[in-house]
Order: sequence, then C-alpha cells, then structure tokens
Amino acid sequence: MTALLEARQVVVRFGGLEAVGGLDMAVARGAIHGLIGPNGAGKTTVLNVLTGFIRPTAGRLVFDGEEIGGLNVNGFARRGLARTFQNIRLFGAMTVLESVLVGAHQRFSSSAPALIFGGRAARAAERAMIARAHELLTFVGLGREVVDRVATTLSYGHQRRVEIARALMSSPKLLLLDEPLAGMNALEKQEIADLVRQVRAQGIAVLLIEHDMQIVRSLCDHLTVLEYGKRLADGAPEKVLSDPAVQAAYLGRTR
Ligand SMILES: Nc1ncnc2c1ncn2[C@@H]1O[C@H](COP(=O)(O)OP(=O)(O)OP(=O)(O)O)[C@@H](O)[C@H]1O
Repeated sequence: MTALLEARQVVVRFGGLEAVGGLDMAVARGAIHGLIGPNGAGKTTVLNVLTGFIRPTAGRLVFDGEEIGGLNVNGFARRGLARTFQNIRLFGAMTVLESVLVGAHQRFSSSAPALIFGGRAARAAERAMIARAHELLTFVGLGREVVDRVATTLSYGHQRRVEIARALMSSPKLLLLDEPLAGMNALEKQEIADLVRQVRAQGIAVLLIEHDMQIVRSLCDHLTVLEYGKRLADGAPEKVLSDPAVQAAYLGRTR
C-alpha cells in the first residue's frame, strides 16, 4: 500500500544553515510515526514543512497520492493535515468550545460566509459543527463543565487536549503533534499516549515529535531519527532504538 505522506529529498536552508538536508521519509496510513532526534536535529522544521508552515528550499511532498508542495497552509489543512504546536497556541479570550470550533473553519473556511448570510441550512451546519465539537471534547477526555471556560485558564494538560480536539475538528487524515507530552507528569503522559492510540483507532495517522524514549518505544509503530537534519535511522522502534548509531547520537544529549 502506498504511504499516506511522502517527503522526498526535502532540503530546508535558513540562510547559510542547512536545517534539513535531503530528507526522505514516509508516513504509513493509520500508523503512529515518531520523529525523534537530539535537540536541534531539525524535527520541528520537518513538521513545519509537512504542514505547509515552511516551504522547503528543495524537495517534493506527496500526500494521499497528490503533490502538495506548492500549496499554502490552508491548502495543507484542506487536504487533511492538522497539527498542534510545541508551545500551546490558544487564543486568550476564547472559550474551550470556541477554540475547538476554530479548527473547523481552518479546513472548511468557505462555510464562514454561509454561516453569516445563510439561512436554515447554514444554521443546521453550525449546529452540526457545535455537536461535533462537543463530541470531540468528550473524545479527548474533557467534560461538559469546561466548555464555556476561557481555554487559557485550564491546566496545561487540559489545554493540550483542547488543541488536539481543535486539530481533530478539521477531520484530518494525518495529525501532527509537536512534543505533545512536553511538560507533563508521568500520568498525564500516559493519558495523552492513550489518546493518541484512540486517534489511531479512528483511522487517523499520527506523526509526533517526542523525547521520552520509553513512551516512544511503547507508542510508535515506526520511527524516523534525525541528526543534523539528515535521516540517521528509520524503521520499527525496537530495531531503531537498539541501533548503535542512534544510541551514540543521543548520548549526553537527550533532555
Ligand atoms: N526560523 C529559523 N531561522 C533560522 N534557523 C532556524 C529556524 N528554525 C530553526 N532553525 C535552526 O534549524 C535547526 C533545527 O531546528 P529545529 O527547531 O527544527 O530542531 P528540533 O530537532 O526541533 O530541536 P528541539 O528538539 O530542540 O526542538 C537548529 O539549528 C535551529 O537553530
């Protein structure tokens, strides 16, 4: 079966610095794919490329059989790629429910004028979106009691869940998570890892950046290891994590 997402010979240069140097990688449909590597290896830069936030200096991106390299961020979202950020990005004044609804507009932006000018059909569409947002909030483990709270007043772990619900609101085929477990305690990490498994169970592939090797080992179906912007290893977690070159890359450099 063909990959859901393929990056071919992707290069990213920032001035004189080559942050990504000719990367090939493929994310399989329905898989949890870990992108790992020492600090500064280029992981976030790759995630930014794969979601259209950075246009690569060279290389090709094929998603679901279609070239997407020339699209803008909204084009990536409309094709079915959704993401969260390393530093949580929720708008200060929005409630939890509103924050999740933003995710729908990121993909289905043409529905916004219809909601303003439209009649019964538009109102029905809006009701369906609100119902979907409630469903997703339940899915990510947030109860009814938080929906009207300002999202930024929630605990850090709960804000992460809101972000994931927002990303899922665009009905993605691939969810990309930049360090979703950062700053969490062991229990919260396990809870988010379980949530990621539930996302996979819905048939949505997940690409995630993570530093906790225990979690990576138990959660991921496949790993790509970056070092200095290049692919150091790629394959099943057990094989990759026992590779001496990967262990050497991590020695003294993990967080
Ligand atoms: N916008 C930018 N302009 C210039 N250099 C950048 C930019 N973004 C990233 N870099 C550089 O590119 C390299 C890769 O950075 P990147 O953030 O992708 O690494 P990372 O593997 O995600 O690191 P970490 O694990 O610390 O988050 C680093 O040397 C970084 O300083």
